[in-house]
Amino acid sequence: MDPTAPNSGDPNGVAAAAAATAPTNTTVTLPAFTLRDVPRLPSAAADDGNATRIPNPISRHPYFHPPPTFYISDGDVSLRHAFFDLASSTPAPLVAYRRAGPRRELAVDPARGARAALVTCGGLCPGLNTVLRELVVGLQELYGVRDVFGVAAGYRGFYGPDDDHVRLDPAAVDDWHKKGGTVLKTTRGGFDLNKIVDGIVARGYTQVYAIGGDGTMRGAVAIFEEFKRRGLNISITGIPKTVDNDIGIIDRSFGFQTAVEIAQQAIDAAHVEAVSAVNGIGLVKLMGRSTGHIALHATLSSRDVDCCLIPEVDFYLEGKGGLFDFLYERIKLKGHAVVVVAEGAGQKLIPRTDDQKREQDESGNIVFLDVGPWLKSELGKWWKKEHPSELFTVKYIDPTYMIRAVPANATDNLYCTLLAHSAIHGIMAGFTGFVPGPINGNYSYIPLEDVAVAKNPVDVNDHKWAWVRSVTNQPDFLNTPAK
Ligand SMILES: Nc1ncnc2c1ncn2[C@@H]1O[C@H](COP(=O)(O)OP(=O)(O)OP(=O)(O)O)[C@@H](O)[C@H]1O
Ligand SMILES: O=P(O)(O)OC[C@H]1O[C@](O)(CO)[C@@H](O)[C@@H]1O
Ligand SMILES: [Mg+2]
Repeated sequence: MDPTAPNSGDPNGVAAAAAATAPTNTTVTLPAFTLRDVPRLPSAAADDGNATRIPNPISRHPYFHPPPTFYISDGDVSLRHAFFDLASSTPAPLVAYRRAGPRRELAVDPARGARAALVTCGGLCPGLNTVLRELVVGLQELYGVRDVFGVAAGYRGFYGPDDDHVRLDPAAVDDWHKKGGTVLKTTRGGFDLNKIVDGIVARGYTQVYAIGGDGTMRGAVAIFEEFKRRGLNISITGIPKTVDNDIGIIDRSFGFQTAVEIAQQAIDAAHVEAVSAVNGIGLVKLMGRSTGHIALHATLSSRDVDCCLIPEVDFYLEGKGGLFDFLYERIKLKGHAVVVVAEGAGQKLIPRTDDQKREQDESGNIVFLDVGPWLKSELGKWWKKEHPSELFTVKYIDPTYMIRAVPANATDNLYCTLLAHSAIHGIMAGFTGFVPGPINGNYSYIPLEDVAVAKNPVDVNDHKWAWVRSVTNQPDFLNTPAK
């Protein structure tokens, strides 16, 4: 199914024309939508009448009696886009996803043979341990799955020694939500598809919960495809994690808000340092390999920032309209300035050797040069050259790992819990190859293959970036840089 195929719900733009001219309170029919459904486990998809159907054990809970609205019906969907231009004669195709949540009937028997494997991959992110905790507790206490295992050190743990597979229960994970990092440990690289799937089969896992970023999602797609190729009745879900908030389709990723909150402390410190110096600049580097969401949100929350540099916007240093002239003018105006730079910003400007151009981490991600010290040094050299008789100080703060190594804040903790439970409910419903995540606040099931390729760059044409520009009054860097 092609989610981007034009739909035929309103080919003549009738609804659009009606909306454009209609008085208020007129009913307008939206175009038809496409349901991007998620795959089913073979045992759940059998159409010979033998598909597994088990009453949800939550209905037998001794204390909690689910009201009728508790269960999600087969027809429940959520729309990807929450707002529409009714005046448009070419309305964008609408896409819907299945709503996440518990089903009245399960397609997996949690009490017989269910064996879950949890794994964390990629970089750290606040809330990883909360997701793990809630998966364990939800699997055992909501559904009665007895065999739950943590797989150590990322995907490579699947083909690691027995010690890499640790049995988990609610008592073992009780306080994990209070810890930063991942108790299971994480790694990059080591993605050997056959060895991983062989390891999953050899240990009898029937459900895999892979928590990670875009790379982890691409790995999960490959594992899902291999399960299908081998005809295995094993389900897999990818739980999206990225402190950079660079995963598309979902509203935001867990841990992001916590990271923005911690980043405030660095910006506050940079501001104090800058204000307390003569002609002081506070420079803060924040995470954000290919997207500037952390820098952008930290800038908007702080209001002390004079310039926010993100990977999505090219900038230049010297000449009219450049960064350094702007900072000089700002210092003349206020006596100080604060700059926030995302780690992926300005990479094209930093000179690098051929070896550096080729450098990759174990997962194949390009290794970036450190924009913070480079910017500090270039700024210092420029000031000395252009304004040798004026005092000047740059204080550089790099809180990189501090903002992602902390435990999740309350909002992210709640989010992690809902994500983990959504993942379990989906697996129990017989879904596989899916990602749970909030879309316009509604938890939904999205095909893994869609999430694996969906990026989430900062939209520099939207209101949020315009707001940054109006808060900082920084240059747009559209002039031709001086040679
Ligand atoms: N295209 C791919 N196919 C299969 N596996 C992949 C692919 N890309 C990455 N992986 C594997 O997924 C795991 C995690 O990837 P990566 O280190 O890029 O982190 P990530 O999940 O993107 O998280 P982060 O947001 O921290 O970068 C690694 O084991 C890596 O080998
Ligand atoms: O040093 P590590 O663990 O490879 O992670 C660094 C990367 O991980 C991220 O936090 C998430 O992708 C990036 O912002 C950063 O470039
Ligand atoms: Mg990644």
